[in-house]
Amino acid sequence: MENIQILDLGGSIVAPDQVDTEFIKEFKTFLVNWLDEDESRKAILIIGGGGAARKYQTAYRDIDNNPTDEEQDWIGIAATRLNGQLLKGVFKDYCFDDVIINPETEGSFKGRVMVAAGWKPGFSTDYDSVVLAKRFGAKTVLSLSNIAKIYTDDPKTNPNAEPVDNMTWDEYKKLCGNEWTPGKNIPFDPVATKLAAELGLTVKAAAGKDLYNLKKIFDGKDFFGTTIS
Ligand SMILES: Nc1ncnc2c1ncn2[C@@H]1O[C@H](COP(=O)(O)OP(=O)(O)OP(=O)(O)O)[C@@H](O)[C@H]1O
Ligand SMILES: O=c1ccn([C@@H]2O[C@H](COP(=O)(O)O)[C@@H](O)[C@H]2O)c(=O)[nH]1
Repeated sequence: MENIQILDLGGSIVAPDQVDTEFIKEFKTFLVNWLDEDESRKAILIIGGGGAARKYQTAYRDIDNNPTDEEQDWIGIAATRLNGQLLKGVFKDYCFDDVIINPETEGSFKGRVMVAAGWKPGFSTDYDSVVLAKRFGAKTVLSLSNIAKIYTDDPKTNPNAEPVDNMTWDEYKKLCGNEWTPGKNIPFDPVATKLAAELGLTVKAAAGKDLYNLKKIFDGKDFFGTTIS
């Protein structure tokens, strides 16, 4: 099997409000170094919508008296595609496919990096990551966001939430529920969770900006974060 890392990159780390150019530069250096160490290595970057998705979805809800989930999702998808186009440009020497919109069919992986963005309404880019993992035979998805671990509840709203190092899919399902809501802030979305559990994938969730820790994950070492399996 090819040596492919599936990186589910939260928009919250790449473009939380403004584009985080310093982080993207550091991340590029990190990933290029890893790729250059071994010609068999490849990476798939699936990028979320970040601040733009949330802002534009909120604006739509403020303007429209009868906002639909589907329209909100399409607005979020547009933000992911803008972020995806940026990353494709950043990795242009390694990425020769267009930004992947349909994770089931698009892209022949001509280069060493593939960049994917939002596909269609009903889920987040977490789901697109799981579809790409299935398609390319990867067993693990790295879910990188603005939070270092998954907690027993949202730590931003519940001060008593406790971090968890390891959990089963059944345990995680109790946390995330079944319902999809556009723009939902959650470590891994419920639709992606269902498919990942069915496929028996492992998700390693960690802070996206901690590249020292990310290297440990790439090297299969102990890391700071949460494993769902
Ligand atoms: N049980 C939980 N454990 C950890 N974080 C949680 C939990 N429940 C909700 N959250 C929230 O999920 C957020 C991370 O998900 P979010 O969707 O914002 O990030 P992302 O995937 O990096 O970005 P984006 O969705 O913009 O691409 C955290 O900042 C936290 O507030
Ligand atoms: O395949 C997809 C991907 C995304 N969306 C919508 O976009 C936003 C932003 O994506 P994140 O992965 O959460 O950053 C998401 O909340 C959905 O509303 C989608 O509908 N389909």
